[in-house]
Amino acid sequence: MSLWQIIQRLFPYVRPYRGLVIATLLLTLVGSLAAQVNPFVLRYTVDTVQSLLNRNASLAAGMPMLAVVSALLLGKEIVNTFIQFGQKFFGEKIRINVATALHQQAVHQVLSYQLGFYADTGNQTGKLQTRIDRGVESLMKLVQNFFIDILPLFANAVVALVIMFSANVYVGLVAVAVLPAYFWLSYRQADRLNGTRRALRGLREARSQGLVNVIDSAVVIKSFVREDYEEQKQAALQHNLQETQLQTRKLNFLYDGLKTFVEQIGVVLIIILTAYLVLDRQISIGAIMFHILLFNNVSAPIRQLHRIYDEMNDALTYSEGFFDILDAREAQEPTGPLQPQHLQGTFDICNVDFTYPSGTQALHDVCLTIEAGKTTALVGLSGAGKSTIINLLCKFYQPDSGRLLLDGKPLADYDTHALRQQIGLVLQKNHIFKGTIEENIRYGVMDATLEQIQAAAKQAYLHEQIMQLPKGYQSDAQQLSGGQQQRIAIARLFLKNPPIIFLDEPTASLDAIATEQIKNSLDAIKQGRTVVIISHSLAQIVDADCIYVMKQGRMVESGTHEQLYDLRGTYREIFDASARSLNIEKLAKVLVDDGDEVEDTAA
Ligand SMILES: Nc1ncnc2c1ncn2[C@@H]1O[C@H](COP(=O)(O)OP(=O)(O)OP(=O)(O)O)[C@@H](O)[C@H]1O
Repeated sequence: MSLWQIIQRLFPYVRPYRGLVIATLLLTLVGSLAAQVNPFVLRYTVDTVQSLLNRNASLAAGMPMLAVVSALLLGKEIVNTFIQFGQKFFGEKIRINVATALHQQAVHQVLSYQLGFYADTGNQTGKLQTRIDRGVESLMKLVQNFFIDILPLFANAVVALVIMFSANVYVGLVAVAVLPAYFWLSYRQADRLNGTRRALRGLREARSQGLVNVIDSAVVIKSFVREDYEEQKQAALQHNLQETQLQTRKLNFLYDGLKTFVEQIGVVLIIILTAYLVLDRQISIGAIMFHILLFNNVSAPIRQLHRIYDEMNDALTYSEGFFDILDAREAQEPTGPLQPQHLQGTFDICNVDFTYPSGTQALHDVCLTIEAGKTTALVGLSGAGKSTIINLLCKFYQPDSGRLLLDGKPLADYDTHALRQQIGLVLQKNHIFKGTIEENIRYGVMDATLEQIQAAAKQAYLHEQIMQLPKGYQSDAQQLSGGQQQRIAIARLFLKNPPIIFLDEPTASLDAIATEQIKNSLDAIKQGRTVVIISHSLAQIVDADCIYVMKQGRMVESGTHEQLYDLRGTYREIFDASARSLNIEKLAKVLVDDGDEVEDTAA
């Protein structure tokens, strides 16, 4: 991405603040004129003092001159204070507002993308966040540099040069003659340091990330007694950082020294030339200081040039990744025109093939029908493709080929958001947002009353436990146990109350009592709704109206529990293995013995 392209991309974000931009430009102009006051005042002072001395005037004769000079310098400083404040404040205001707009635009875009976008290697959580943060940060450095550094400094330099030339062409030429060497040194400095700031930042991040990992993994580290190993890893990171830091400092000191040397040569040349011109009676003695101060204004921005150049390079590097996020139009979630009002909830899936963006083909020629108002169970070993079917039904992904119909109409034709309003999804591991229990349940219906939230929590058998917490519904939801968090997700489902429900291992992290309670609760909510349930627990699936059995991405059997059991195929294999893993025989014997004992006692 070129600088011009970046400016074009930033333009729409800066446009709303054009008033501020104009004000900043005006202040910059006034500021660059004010910056030249000192040379004029100094020349006037030296020349006046000189003429007073020549005339042998008394000290009192110099007083009016001192009053004028003091008033001028004081007045200039007062004006300068306001100008600098305005320039910095307006510049920052533009920067902060543009940064907010860019960030918000990135969030908006990212939220509108399909799940496949997040799975892309370049977009995984941490990387995406870094790309957005770095992109905005480097673009803002560019805006900040422009309004706070580049513009004022270069305006000063140009005005100072113009004044030098108009005062004396030869002195102006000497000032300009030194500049190429100065520019060249700055360019070399920036070139040799190119990317080191970036490398330094990367190393600093790696170091802090390493520390975060150590803290997060403290239990594992200690249990495996790997403290020394972790310490060495940190030491290696620290060593790399140290080396790069020292190298950077060394280069900076070297080039800064060389630039100061060249600058001083410029000053010396100007002193020699102006002294000669004074002796030749071409200019006044005050012009020596006048030109030296002006030359200082010319060289000041070049001193900053390597930093500006480096930051500009950063913007060129990072803005590309950032604008790629804003431009990933192909990742936008597809939607259709159909606004579902009263969904029956019959899904017809015909000859569906599906491949994840990573290249894994998860479904091969899958066909199944999910009947409205009934419970359909999906069974299969891990990785068989059960969750993938739910992903397709929620329109999180689109199939490669085949037909997906809902109530006889292509799923693709439905408005994606409106469709999802009608679907309740409970996963094996549900996300709990940072916030209170009340806020987390309210996610189901944002304007629900506390009474409705409590009713949902009661249905999810969570209310009693919440009430025992010191802060009740205001407790931090992320502090809850896995099983309690699962029930928050189920409470959200009760609150949302959708006609279609997808349950992907809904009781996986619950204890036996909670599993039974939730099963009863889910049995109640299932009535009259279309339910698809995935579960490795037999209890959850045996009473499903229809069970589909999947194996390695293919649908291999379907029917009721009894039909599939008698078929002696994959379902039977899974069923028998589950029964063995539960040690059903022994459990059954215990239950029978227990039953006998009860009967004996009763007898
Ligand atoms: N987001 C993803 N990106 C790439 N491949 C995926 C993704 N999710 C699942 N897969 C792959 O697709 C295949 C089917 O996975 P799926 O999650 O549908 O299986 P499952 O039957 O639900 O398994 P489990 O019972 O373990 O949840 C697996 O090979 C899996 O590795």
